[in-house]
This record gives sequence, structure tokens and C-alpha cells, in this order.
Amino acid sequence: MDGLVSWRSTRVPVLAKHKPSPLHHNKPNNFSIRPSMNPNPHAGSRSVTSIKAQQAEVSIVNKEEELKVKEWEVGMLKEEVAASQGIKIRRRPPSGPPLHYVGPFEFRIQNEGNTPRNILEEIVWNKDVEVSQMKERKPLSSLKKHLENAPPTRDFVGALREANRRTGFPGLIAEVKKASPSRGILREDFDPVEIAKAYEKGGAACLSVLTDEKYFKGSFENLEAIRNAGVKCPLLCKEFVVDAWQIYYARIKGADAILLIAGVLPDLDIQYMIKICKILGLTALVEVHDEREMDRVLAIEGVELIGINNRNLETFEVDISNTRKLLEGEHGQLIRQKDIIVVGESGLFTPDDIAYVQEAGVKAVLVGESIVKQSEPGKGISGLFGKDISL
Ligand SMILES: O=C(O)c1ccccc1NCC(=O)[C@H](O)[C@H](O)COP(=O)(O)O
Repeated sequence: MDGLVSWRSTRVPVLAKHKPSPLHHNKPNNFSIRPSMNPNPHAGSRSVTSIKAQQAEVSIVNKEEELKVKEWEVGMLKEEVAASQGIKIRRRPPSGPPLHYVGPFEFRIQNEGNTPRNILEEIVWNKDVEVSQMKERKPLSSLKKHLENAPPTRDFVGALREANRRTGFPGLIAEVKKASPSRGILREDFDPVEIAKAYEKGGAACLSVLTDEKYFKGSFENLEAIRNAGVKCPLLCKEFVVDAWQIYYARIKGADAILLIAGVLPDLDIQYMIKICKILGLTALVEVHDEREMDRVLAIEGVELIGINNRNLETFEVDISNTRKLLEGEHGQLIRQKDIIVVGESGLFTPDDIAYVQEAGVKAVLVGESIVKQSEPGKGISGLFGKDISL
């Protein structure tokens, strides 16, 4: 059960292509030539052509090294920007400057900094590797060709507003969730399409489909199968987005909305990704966990849906009063002024929990564990709200 419950600091495969991270401060300041490329001291005895060829090779190697250093510097700047916005999650392992400057590969992977500091960081590092590999197999140019065959997107926010108006309760985003790092396997007999249909019948306004395989036992196949099964509820692709490529991929797999986590993505990335979402007709659910993230997200133009996660994704601690705390005072006022819909996420189990977050100001809730674990997930919804909300 790689990645589930027994979370421990595992090492993340370091891709050869990884841009070294800024957090390693041994910035190289001089270029060396690889020993194998060193001009031969006896070159004088060799032909002018072979010396020139060797010099050209040395120059190419130096250019490649310069490029790697530049990439490393850009990575360093990006991490600095993220850190200045309070983002603690590093996007990649701090593998340091290009390999030959810091010693053997073994040194690099044993380097203490190459151990993720918490589960979210581990997920993000793995996702970065996974996405790089997927991008090589399916480059953006080829994804774009599939866009015209993608099913039309449905109005995610509209469905939540309508459910809220119809039932008087927060609109429900019901999560198709087989497992999680904090809880392990939630449901053994997991049929994503059956669960999705049961949720829809039980009154869910929208569905959230986990697509991460390693930590949540989800998949894009699940998302596609639910969409192709004719489920009408708009679908949220519940992913750990680190690259805009994933948004295109989610769109062609049938998503209507996608999650963007403020604890992982700097402001400029969120801004850019929201623009991509708008172009593709997707809704962005921008997730925050603390006041600083809420401040940042409220300052970004175009945000229409904010999720407040009651679960700290670094420690797994769940506290539903987080929703109330983040909606108090100026934040709440600004949210109302901007007519933003807020989703209360995680740790909701009872009608009292729903009433509590509703009173705090949410118009929607995102619920996984408490309903997916029920033998009849549709009826689990009535239990959660204390009322049949399908009518
Ligand atoms: O659920 C986890 O253990 C988890 C761990 C690390 C990152 C994200 C995680 N969960 C994502 C979610 O936020 C929840 O799936 C979602 O809000 C539903 O929560 P719940 O109703 O408590 O299952």
C-alpha cells in the first residue's frame, strides 16, 4: 500500500531531467570540464582536425553545462518566490546544482534535503516526476488535438448554486474516494461508476473524482468512465496540479472542474492556470487552508470558487472550525462582495457538522469518507444531511 497510512519519508525518484532546486545553496561559480573531455596533453602529436573536433566537443559540453546552471538558477528564483508567499511545499527535491559540481549521484540522493518533509511534499514530488513522464508520452501538442472530441463542460458553480437554492443546504460535492494517505482503504468493493450513480441519485450536486493512483487509488480511467456512463453531475478532477498540462489532460478525460491548491502553487501559477481553465471552459476550485492562503487567493482575479480545507495536508489534522475561522471578518465580507462560492472541505460527518459550516458561510461542502464508507452511499447522503436531499 505504497503511500497509504503508513506514510513515512520515502525517497522520491530523481529524474535525470530534474531542475536542481534553489534550496541547495552551493551555486556553482566556475565551470569545469569533464575529465573525459579534457584536451589531451599530447595533442600536439595529433592532427589539427582531431584537435579542432575535440575543442568543439568541449565547447558543446560547456554550453550544456551553462544551460543546466541557468535552469538551476531559474528553479532557485521560483522557489524563492514561492517561499516569499509563505509556500512551504518545495516543488522538487533540492537536488543541488548540476551533478558533476557536487559529487557522485549517491551523494545527491542521500543528501538529507532529498527527503520530503511531509506527505503533501512527497505527493508533489512524485507528481512532478509522474507528470514529466506523462508529458513525454503525450506532449501538449498531441493533447490539444483531442480537445475538439472532448465532451462539453457543464456549469460546476451553477450546479452548486442551484442545489443550495433548491434544498436550502450547502450544495454537495460528493467524493469518489477509494483510499487516502490518512485513512488507508475506505472501501474495498469500490466500483466508481456505481458509487457516482448512487451519489447522483442521493442528491449530490457535483462529484469529486480522485485521479491520483499512488496515494488515493484513483485514476483518470475512473473519471472518464463516470463521464461516459452518463452521470449528469458536473465532475471535479481531484488532482495535485503542478503543471498546466494536467488541466488539458483533465479536460479531455471529461472533467468540468479542477482543483488548484494554494499551499502548492504560487500566485502567478494560480493566475495562469485559472486563465487556462477559462479557455478550456473548466471551473477552478482554489483550495486554501490558512489565512495567508485566503489573503493571497482573494487578491487573485477571476477566482469564483474557493475551498477551505479543514484538513491540514501536511499533518492530517482535521478541524472543522477552520472553515469558520477563515470566513470571519474581512475575508467573509470580501467573499460576499465578490459573490464567491465557498466550499467547506473534509471532516464532515453529521447534520450538525453541515449546519456548523453552513452557519459559517459556506454554500457548498465537499465530502468523501463519511458517505463513501456507507454500504449504500446514496443513503449515506441522507444520513449526512439528516434529510433526503434528492427530492
Ligand atoms: O484525505 C487525505 O488523507 C489527504 C491527504 C493528503 C492530501 C489530501 C488529502 N485529502 C484530500 C481531501 O481534501 C479530501 O479528500 C476531501 O476534502 C474529502 O475529505 P473527507 O470528507 O474527510 O474524506
